[in-house]
Amino acid sequence: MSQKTTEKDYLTMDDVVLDNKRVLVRVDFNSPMDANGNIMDNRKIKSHLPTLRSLENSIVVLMSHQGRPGDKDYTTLEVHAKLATELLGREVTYEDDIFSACARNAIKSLEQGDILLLENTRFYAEENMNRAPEEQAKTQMVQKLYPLFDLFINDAFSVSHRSQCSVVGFTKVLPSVAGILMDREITGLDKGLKCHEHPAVFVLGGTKAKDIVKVISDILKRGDADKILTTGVVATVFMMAMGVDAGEVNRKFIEDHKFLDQVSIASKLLKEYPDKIIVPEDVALNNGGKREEAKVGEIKGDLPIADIGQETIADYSNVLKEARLSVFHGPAGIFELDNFRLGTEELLKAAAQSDYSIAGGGHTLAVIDQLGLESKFSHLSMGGGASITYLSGEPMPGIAALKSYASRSFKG
Ligand SMILES: Nc1ncnc2c1ncn2[C@@H]1O[C@H](COP(=O)(O)OP(=O)(O)O)[C@@H](O)[C@H]1O
Ligand SMILES: O=C(OP(=O)(O)O)[C@H](O)COP(=O)(O)O
Repeated sequence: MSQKTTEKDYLTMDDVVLDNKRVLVRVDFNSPMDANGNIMDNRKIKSHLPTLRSLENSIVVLMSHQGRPGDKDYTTLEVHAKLATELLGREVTYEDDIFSACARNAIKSLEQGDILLLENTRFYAEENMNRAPEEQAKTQMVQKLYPLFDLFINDAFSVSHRSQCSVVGFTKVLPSVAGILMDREITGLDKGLKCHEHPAVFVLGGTKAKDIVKVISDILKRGDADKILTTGVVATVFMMAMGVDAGEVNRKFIEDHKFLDQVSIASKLLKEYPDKIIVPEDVALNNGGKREEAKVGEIKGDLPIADIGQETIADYSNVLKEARLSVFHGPAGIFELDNFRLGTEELLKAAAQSDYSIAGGGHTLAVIDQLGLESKFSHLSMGGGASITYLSGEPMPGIAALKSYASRSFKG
């Protein structure tokens, strides 16, 4: 049923017949939840609407995870089905199981135009193991479900850095294509990565210092970046790597978050790429909620770093003004507090001005939304961890599995 229509090395929804087909779609509805089990941000669900709208003449079953086992937001998808119904304007029914006889009967009874959301895929233990597609294809989840479908669509870019059952397993046993969101993510990120526009400036901050240090190393090894502007907790790690006394409270923060081992890695990177990695000259300290500017090297009073300082904001903005390509990932400070959102706001405004601008990460997208800058960016990625992984050049199992299906089908 596959008919390749583009030069892409994976198939898209344009390459297959969808009408009246029984289609299994992996979406990522994983959303922030409040203590009462309400979805706090509908962005994740909204992001799949183009794909769902294109499937109005198909018989559609959706799979998604929510949270991780043991976490507070590890919960049922019942409310997700209700919200999807509201956002889509068509009923999305919910089945409180994944592949039981009951769930399979519900799938079998669906008619053209119906959409059914199965239960949280991570309620099934084997979903939580990262294994090769061949192994995942043998699981009960895949074996019980795949005979009920004609096609598998992976629209969940943001979880495609995981080799989980519902992400890679079905690609071994069903024709498999990328959904509209998945295709947009790959195309949008590739345009940035492969455009070779220079200067290419990366602004990397937020709290995931370990992941970001690895990304910095990978990006610099590949020679893709002219400047890496460090902000947020990532900047604190690089300051410590330069031998700066960041104060006990900030050192403890890095230790508590298990980032101390990143300091020596950051130190090596600074030696290897002294002109490319830029570390703030000044920071804003949180003095009882008030913003207190301090030069790096003169951090006194043992106050927590909560933003980059004003000189750094000005310097980084100037670098960004010259950039042809900008990639922004992770807030520059604790933007949730009014006094410490200046760095994030100003750098986002500057980054949005470059010829091609990419931003990713849940918190980052929330600030962009608050600032009304959404239309100014060339590409906004729904994936936090996934977009970092993609930008670092690490293989993404979910995408590799689609490519593998495509290459098998072209040969066949
Ligand atoms: N210097 C800092 N100290 C502590 N937290 C910070 C600092 N800078 C940024 N943050 C926090 O980083 C969080 C977001 O980081 P992260 O999850 O990595 O971003 P994203 O969701 O965009 O990937 C925000 O809650 C913000 O308050
Ligand atoms: O929200 C997600 O990732 P993100 O917080 O990195 O953007 C995805 O749903 C992946 O979730 P996971 O990191 O629990 O596998």
